[in-house]
Amino acid sequence: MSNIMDIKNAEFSYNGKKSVFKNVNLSIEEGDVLCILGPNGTGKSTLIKCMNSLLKLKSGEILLKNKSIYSMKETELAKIIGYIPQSNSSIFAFSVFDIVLMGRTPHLSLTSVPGTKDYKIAEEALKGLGILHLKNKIYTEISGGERQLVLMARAIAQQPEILLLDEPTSHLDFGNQIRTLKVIKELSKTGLSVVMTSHFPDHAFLSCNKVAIMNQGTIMETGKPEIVVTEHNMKQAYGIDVKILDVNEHRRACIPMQIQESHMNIGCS
Ligand SMILES: Nc1ncnc2c1ncn2[C@@H]1O[C@H](COP(=O)(O)OP(=O)(O)OP(=O)(O)O)[C@@H](O)[C@H]1O
Repeated sequence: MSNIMDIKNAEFSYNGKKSVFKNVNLSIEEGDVLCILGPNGTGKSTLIKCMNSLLKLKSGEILLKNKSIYSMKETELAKIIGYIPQSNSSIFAFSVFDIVLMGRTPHLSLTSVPGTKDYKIAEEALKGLGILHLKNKIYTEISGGERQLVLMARAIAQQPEILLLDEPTSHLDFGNQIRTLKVIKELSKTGLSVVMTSHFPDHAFLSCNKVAIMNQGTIMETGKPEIVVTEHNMKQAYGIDVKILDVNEHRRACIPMQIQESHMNIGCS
């Protein structure tokens, strides 16, 4: 397997302030699904934005197919990297189909318009996520969860080699969360690499082959979900007690333990 992305000794700070993270080292191979876990504000979204060259590292490097991302043009990056940010609001009242078709832009020349092949790919992406029925709706008139699925369809239609997903399931209902994780896993079997952030350690068991826990300004641990998502590490990262259970031979789960009454001191005397 070859590495699609290598992050070496990465350090980042906003406007020269205290570093958000440093000493970050990660390698993403073809077909990897890497889940970045970690408490609020530890820099998961910032790291994803650095991987996409939206933010520039203070030091260290990010290589995309052995080439520094800073030496690559935006159009070149757009052919390889797909990105879905955390916020999915939009002021543009395009149809859902047009939004998904926009995913094809990096593959079109400046003068060309989408053709039959592009239309087919966009339709297949909507179908794959079970949202073909939204095709003619106006993007600004659909729900937050539906928008998240539409942006996922757009990223799939883009046919990138690596997909960066910042909390891809945050607005989705229980069923759509699991279906989206399944789509991610299926896509990885075609060779697509995925980096996603999540607030649910269980998502790592459901769809990922690698996990990185970000905590206190660096990567606390990285490796296979079975090795990294442990009761000890979850307590370290999130400060809560969880149980790791083998539901059956294919399914390991991470569930929080019951909330102790003594933890529920919310000021009611
Ligand atoms: N534009 C910005 N300017 C200055 N500081 C920022 C900016 N964006 C984020 N930060 C700070 O950088 C740190 C990391 O933020 P980031 O959004 O990357 O964390 P996160 O792990 O993705 O958090 P969450 O899980 O809550 O989404 C936080 O302390 C945050 O306040």
